[in-house]
Amino acid sequence: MRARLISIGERMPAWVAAGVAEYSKRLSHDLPLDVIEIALGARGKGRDLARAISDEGAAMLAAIPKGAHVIALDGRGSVWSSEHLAEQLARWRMLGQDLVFLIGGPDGLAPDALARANQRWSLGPLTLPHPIVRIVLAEQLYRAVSQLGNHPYHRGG
Ligand SMILES: C[S@@+](CC[C@H](N)C(=O)[O-])C[C@H]1O[C@@H](n2cnc3c(N)ncnc32)[C@H](O)[C@@H]1O
Repeated sequence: MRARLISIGERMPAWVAAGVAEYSKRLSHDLPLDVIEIALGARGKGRDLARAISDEGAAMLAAIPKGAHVIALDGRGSVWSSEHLAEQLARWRMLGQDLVFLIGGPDGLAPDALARANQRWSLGPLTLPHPIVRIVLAEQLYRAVSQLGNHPYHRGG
């Protein structure tokens, strides 16, 4: 099983790229993680914001491999503890489908992208900037993989 992180916004600051790369490297054996960056839809004076969001959604949908199990990162989704995430990961492994995680841009995920999601996952009530969500997601996946493999990285809260 592979995982793909599809996120709005290109050319992240070096510290974001380094954080995601660190956890991707640690995940490479158990859950290889590809990162796909989608260009931010054009915003600004005279631009239609709904159009920008729907363009982002269309590009996201095009980047989802056929048959993937899709999880949208969404503040209105279900909140999972790290232990619950490890249980989710064990269930996802049983599905035998590749995983796709969607992270929206400054205006959130497009309705079409949310509609494609099989599950919605909230990291809690705080609204987090999307670059930080990338790092938290990669770290929590590594924590879940470690927990399932009885690796000492996860010691519980
Ligand atoms: C700056 S937030 C967008 C906020 C937007 N106003 C909204 O209501 O979705 C950018 C993206 O980061 C992710 N995100 C931010 N905070 C989150 C949280 N607490 N839980 C899950 N995902 C979150 C979501 O994918 C969101 O689309």
